[in-house]
Amino acid sequence: MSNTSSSTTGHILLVDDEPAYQRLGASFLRQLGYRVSVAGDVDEALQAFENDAPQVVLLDLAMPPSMDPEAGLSLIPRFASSVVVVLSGHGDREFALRAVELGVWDFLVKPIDPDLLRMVVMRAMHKARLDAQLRELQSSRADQQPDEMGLIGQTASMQQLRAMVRRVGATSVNLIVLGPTGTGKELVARALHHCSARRDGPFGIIHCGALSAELLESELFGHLKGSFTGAHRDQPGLVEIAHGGTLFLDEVGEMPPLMQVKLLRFLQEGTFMPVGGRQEKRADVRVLAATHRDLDAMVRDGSFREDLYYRLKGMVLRTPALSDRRADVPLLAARFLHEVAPDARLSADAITWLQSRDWPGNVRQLKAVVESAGALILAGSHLVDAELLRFASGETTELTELPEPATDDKTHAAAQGGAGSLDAAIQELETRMIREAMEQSGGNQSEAARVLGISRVGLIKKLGRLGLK
Ligand SMILES: Nc1ncnc2c1ncn2[C@@H]1O[C@H](COP(=O)(O)OP(=O)(O)OP(=O)(O)O)[C@@H](O)[C@H]1O
Repeated sequence: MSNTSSSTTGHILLVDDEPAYQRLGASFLRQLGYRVSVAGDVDEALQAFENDAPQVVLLDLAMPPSMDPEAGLSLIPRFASSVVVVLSGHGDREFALRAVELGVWDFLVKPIDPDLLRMVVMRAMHKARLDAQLRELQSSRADQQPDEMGLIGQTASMQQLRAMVRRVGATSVNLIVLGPTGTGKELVARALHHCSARRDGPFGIIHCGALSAELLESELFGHLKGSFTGAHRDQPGLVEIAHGGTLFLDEVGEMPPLMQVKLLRFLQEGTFMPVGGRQEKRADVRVLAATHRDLDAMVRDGSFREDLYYRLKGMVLRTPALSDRRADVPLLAARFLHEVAPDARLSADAITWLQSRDWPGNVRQLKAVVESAGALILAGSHLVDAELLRFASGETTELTELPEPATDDKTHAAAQGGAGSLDAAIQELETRMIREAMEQSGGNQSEAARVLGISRVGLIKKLGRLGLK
């Protein structure tokens, strides 16, 4: 099981099943001043990673019970927010190459030379710190950039989604948004409305899963006075209210079969009959729908009408699970925190912790945790750290350390001091990170650019702009 000792130089997770190696390796690393957690199998490794948010992971790929290196390989993407160094034996070339493809940073071949271990770990820690600074820099900048669509995210999947929203938003096709719960399907529907020629018209929304068939019909198509007990006056439905605009049917997969027929008719003819009415009415509405359910499977098992599915599905947009776009987590978290606590920021260990989670409730869950942590910041403090997040998420029920006020932090000072000082702080952080990367790479610009995650041309431009040539 994981056990730790304290230090300030960084946290290492050592994943290896050999007890002797665990003992020796951990004690050697602790002597160097690192905090060390030890895990002997996949479950322990995942648990320790979640608990301790290590900056560096030393990972032996062969692990019990199967001792199959595939098990170790499968862990690598889960450790994406840390710097991973693989401990391999001779003859593991194929696995080593696959590990590189999955994003590991370096290798050590067993038996491991202690001097080499010391050097590799030192460099890995350095890289982890640079990565953390870069993430902080990105998230602090993102705080300042409002997005007209409200869809936060810079990963390829989000950029594609935004491009699709712009493109299909302008058309009048009906559309289904598919994706797991909390991934922003409603937000996408609003963005589609915002990008359309109907943007000045109304945006109506109805949650199909929350209402009985009768109520849903009355909500959608309206009712006439006296049509049922309690119908004291004529009431227009959402299709009428949304005339000239967009109607969003959330959780359309939950729509009862009877209502599916009526909705299909409206989509085909543009006409509908209010409950208790005798005269058909007409409304011009663009219909968008969303569901987290597998509509294809529902069509196959007969619980969702095929003809309605194809009517709704002029096009399909998919919102990705947050675990498939972990790189966006710092940006999202920074923005959510900014909304509740404009002066606060996330510490590096907070960002690592946030990125190591799976977020089954996706962005909604991330938002709730960050907002709770933001609300828990003590007066006089401006820092949200991993411990506060653990507490806010319910993972721990006690706060052993209260968040420290961020006294010497320039980014934080900038957050308090307005746009001018923010630029100065960003410039200082950029200068520091670039200097460190150049030092680390021995002056090699391509290598430094790679470490910083920017292009070589971009680095050269920055060197010129910051007077670092
Ligand atoms: N890309 C994003 N950028 C900013 N906020 C987001 C993003 N995705 C989701 N959110 C936020 O997460 C919360 C849930 O989003 P939303 O209701 O749109 O998800 P959903 O997929 O429709 O969920 P459900 O399937 O449960 O109806 C909202 O507060 C929304 O603002």
